[in-house]
Amino acid sequence: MAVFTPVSLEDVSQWITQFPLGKALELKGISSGIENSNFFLTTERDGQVQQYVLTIFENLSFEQLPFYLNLMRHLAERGVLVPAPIANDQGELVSALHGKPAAIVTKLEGSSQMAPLPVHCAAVGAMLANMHLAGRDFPLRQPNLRGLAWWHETTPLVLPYIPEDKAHLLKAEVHYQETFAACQTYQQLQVGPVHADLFRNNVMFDGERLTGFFDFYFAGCDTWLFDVAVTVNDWCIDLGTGALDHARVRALLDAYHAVRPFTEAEQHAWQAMLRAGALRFWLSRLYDFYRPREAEMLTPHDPGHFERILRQRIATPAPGLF
Ligand SMILES: Nc1ncnc2c1ncn2[C@@H]1O[C@H](COP(=O)(O)OP(=O)(O)OP(=O)(O)O)[C@@H](O)[C@H]1O
Ligand SMILES: N[C@@H](CCO)C(=O)O
Repeated sequence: MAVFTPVSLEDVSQWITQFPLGKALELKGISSGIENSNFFLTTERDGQVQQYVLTIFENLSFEQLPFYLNLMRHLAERGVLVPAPIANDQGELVSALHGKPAAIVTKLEGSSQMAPLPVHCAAVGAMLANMHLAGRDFPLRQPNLRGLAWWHETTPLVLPYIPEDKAHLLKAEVHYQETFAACQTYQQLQVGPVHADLFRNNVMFDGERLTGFFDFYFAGCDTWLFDVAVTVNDWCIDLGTGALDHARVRALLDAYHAVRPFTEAEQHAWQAMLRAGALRFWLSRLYDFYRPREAEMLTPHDPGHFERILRQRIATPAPGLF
């Protein structure tokens, strides 16, 4: 159950008067999710019933949230299918509820596609490219807070907990990625706002129609290729082994390339970036597993899954970008 901050319909009825949404009819806690308290909120205005998602942020601060919420608004205004945040009568997208930052966003139709076919991967690839292009003129800057600097400072915190062979792989890979990030090819990669966590459970589908990307709370400015790598490492693999399914990889990459053509530098950086995408989640899962923060992690994700993916990416070259 992922409602850490209980909220009643009565609380919300009062709070919602600052938004142009009419009155609150129903509030239902959402059980999935491990970071925040989420609710489906039904409202009625001028006889129109609408559904929204109310999120109370358990870890992010009032200062951090404008980047994510303004990015979602920016993308939504440019036709990218993402939840649109609703501003209150002061024009603010974040507002305190029970002393914590909270926001209301539009509800996406559909449900997660947890067994994707090439057709779903193609839709994700095309929308991801559209999202990168639409983010080019987003004025706010925030680095990917789970990027290289975080890997560097987090690695020593997990090393004492893991056996020698894993520790060796982790240290070697962080070193490899630091060298890679300093190389000329890396410096030529296109950078902009990226989702950085576009897993199967953060995309909605209605049949084969993609209805939206959500959960932007790991977004930041990083290379577009990192976003592609993170996405391929989840959407295009056999979950048991971590091996890439070439039909799904091809579908995702070709659809992306058709909207925003990959560059030569990206082609050269691709194999290393797939490793970076695997390292990022291996490390965050190790960190959450061995150093759980209170009331945050219900069931920690399995770090071994991304260790397998990393070993796969090192051992077996992936299909090229184009
Ligand atoms: N805008 C939205 N439209 C429709 N459903 C949503 C929306 N936002 C969240 N949800 C639903 O709420 C669930 C939990 O949301 P989310 O994944 O963002 O949780 P979280 O705790 O913030 O993050 P995490 O994925 O890291 O556990 C989603 O699986 C989805 O079913
Ligand atoms: N997608 C992350 C969870 C945080 O959103 C993971 O699978 O480790």
